[in-house]
Amino acid sequence: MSIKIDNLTYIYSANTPFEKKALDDVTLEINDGEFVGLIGHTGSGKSTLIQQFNGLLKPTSGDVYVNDINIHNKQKPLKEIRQKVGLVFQYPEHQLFEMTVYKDVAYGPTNMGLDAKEIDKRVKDAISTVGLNEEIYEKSPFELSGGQKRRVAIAGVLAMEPDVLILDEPTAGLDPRGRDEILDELVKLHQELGITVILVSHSMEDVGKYVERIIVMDKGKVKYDDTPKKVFNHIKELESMGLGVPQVTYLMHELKDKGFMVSNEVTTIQEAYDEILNIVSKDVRL
Ligand SMILES: Nc1ncnc2c1ncn2[C@@H]1O[C@H](COP(=O)(O)OP(=O)(O)OP(=O)(O)O)[C@@H](O)[C@H]1O
Repeated sequence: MSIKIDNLTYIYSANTPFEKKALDDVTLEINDGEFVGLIGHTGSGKSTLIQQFNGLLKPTSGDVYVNDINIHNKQKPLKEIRQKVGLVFQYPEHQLFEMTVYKDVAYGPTNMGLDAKEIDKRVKDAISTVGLNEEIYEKSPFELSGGQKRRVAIAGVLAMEPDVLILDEPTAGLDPRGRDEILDELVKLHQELGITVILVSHSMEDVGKYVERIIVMDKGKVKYDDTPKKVFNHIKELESMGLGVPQVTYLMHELKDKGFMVSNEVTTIQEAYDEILNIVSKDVRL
């Protein structure tokens, strides 16, 4: 499923003294099956943009196409688009409200009018996809750990079988282990189910490790849209936007400045670590 945003501007409280342009003539396309990071300093427009992807907000001007259908032209009900483009808000566990985990995950598919057998299958599949098991079905969401709650909330969106999954800061407030576990689950989801994943974050460190493409937002505009490696080359500009680059990228640049042979083939953070190990092992003798 592809999403296209065409010359989109969004103004909050338009024509009032409080009006605020949150998106300024944004054009971009998310292709089917991509794993994309959406990065930007606080207030850069990320949350506003992702709410355009599934029609939760209507553009002040410009268009949104999902699979080439203009979603505001009423050819397709927005409800259907929202099931296909699943949005996991920041701290989604705040929206858990049923008595049991099973009922919470079943909420979305039940609202879709599916039969009981299909709902049961989807709930069980979704819970297992996020790395939890049947022991959790009858637990109250309120007795779970932070990481478990987050997984249950993601399962609730997955049970609607979206083609695109958008997550707004999915690791916020989790400890490093919880953070890595959630990100690893997302990579699995993307690889095994072929779901398009859009990961919203402040952290280049988190996102750079996992995604194939990074879109950097700044003051309501798309500043960069490229592979992590190419985006990380703009160290100074990213710093001036209040964003850093992964530590390993600084190290690579310093090694290059000091005359070490650094391969131009390095594209991922893992490759950068391997390259540094390679350089160090050649140059340091005990
Ligand atoms: N409901 C609203 N009413 C008025 N202005 C808003 C509203 N929501 C957001 N804004 C403003 O729009 C701009 C973009 O906000 P947005 O929440 O999209 O940014 P963000 O990059 O997601 O920030 P964060 O990382 O803090 O979530 C900001 O200047 C913000 O103050």
